[in-house]
Amino acid sequence: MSIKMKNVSYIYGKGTPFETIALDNIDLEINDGEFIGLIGHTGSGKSTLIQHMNGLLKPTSGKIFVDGTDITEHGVNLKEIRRKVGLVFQYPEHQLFEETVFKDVAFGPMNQGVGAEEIEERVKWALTEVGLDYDSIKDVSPFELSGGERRRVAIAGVLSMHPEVLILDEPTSGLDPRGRDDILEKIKSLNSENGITVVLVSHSMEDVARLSDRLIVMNRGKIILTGRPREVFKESKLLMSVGLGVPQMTLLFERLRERGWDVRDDVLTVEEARDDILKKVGLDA
Ligand SMILES: Nc1ncnc2c1ncn2[C@@H]1O[C@H](COP(=O)(O)OP(=O)(O)OP(=O)(O)O)[C@@H](O)[C@H]1O
Repeated sequence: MSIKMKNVSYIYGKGTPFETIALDNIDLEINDGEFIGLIGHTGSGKSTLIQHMNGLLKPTSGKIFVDGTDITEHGVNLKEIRRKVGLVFQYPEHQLFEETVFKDVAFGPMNQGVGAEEIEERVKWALTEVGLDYDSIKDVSPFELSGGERRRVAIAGVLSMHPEVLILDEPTSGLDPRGRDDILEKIKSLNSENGITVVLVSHSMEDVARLSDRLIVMNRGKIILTGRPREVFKESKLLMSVGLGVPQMTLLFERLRERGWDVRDDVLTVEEARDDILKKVGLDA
C-alpha cells in the first residue's frame, strides 16, 4: 500500500506565542512493499510526520493519499485507514491494560467486530510473528512479562489488525542488544515475507543502514535527503551539519564493542568513520 504526501505542513499551537512549524511543505512518496528508515535529529519532525500517515494528525495544509484516497477529505473512514496503517508508538507497552496477553492483542480486532474464531487465529498469528509462544503466553498478565516481551505483545496488538503498513517509532529503545536485534529481524521478515510496508523511525544509523531499502532524512520539518542507505551515507558533511554524524557513529561503535567487536578509538575523520560503518554493515562493496 502506498502513502503520498503533497505540500504537507503542520503547525503546533498555530496563532499562539508557542507556534512551532513541525512539518514544512513535505512532499513524500512511500511505495507498496518498501522498507523505509526515517532518521533525523531530535525535534526534526519524525513523530509528527508518522502521525499524519494514518490520519492521527491532520495537516495544517496539504494533502495525504493512502492507497490513492485523500485522507484529509471530510467523510473519510479514518478507522479503516488506521487499521490499514498500523502505528506503534515509542514504548508501546505502556498502553497495555488488559488482564491477559490474549485480551490485549485481541483488543483491536474485537473493536472492529471481527468474529471470535478469526480473532483467535489473528492473535495466534500476531504473537507467533513477534516470536512469542501462543499457548504459554496467552493467559499470562502482561504485567508479569519482561520489558522485551511486553514490547512484543504491544507490537502484536497492532499486527492483529492485519495492517498493510507498519510504522514503528524507535521500537527497540530501552531493549538489550539481543532483544533489539531479534525484534528488528521480525520486523524485517514482516516486510520481506509478508509484504508489509514498513516505516522505521530510528536513531541507530547501523540499524537503518542494514534494514532499509530507502532512507528519509529530516531536519527542521523538512526532508533534506532521501535515497538508498549507501547514497545517503555518502553525504557525510550534510548529515554532520544536521547533527546526524559523529554522535550516531559513536553510538554505533559502542554497540559493536558491546558485541565484542574490535573497534578503533582513533577515527579521525568523518570519511574514515563513514567507511568503517559501511564496511561493518556490509555496504562497502
Ligand atoms: N504536542 C506538541 N506541542 C507543541 N510542539 C510540539 C508538540 N510535539 C512536537 N512539537 C514540536 O514539533 C517539532 C517536531 O517534533 P517531533 O516530536 O515531531 O520531532 P521528532 O523528530 O520526532 O523528535 P524525537 O526524535 O525527539 O522524537 C519540535 O520542535 C517539537 O518541539
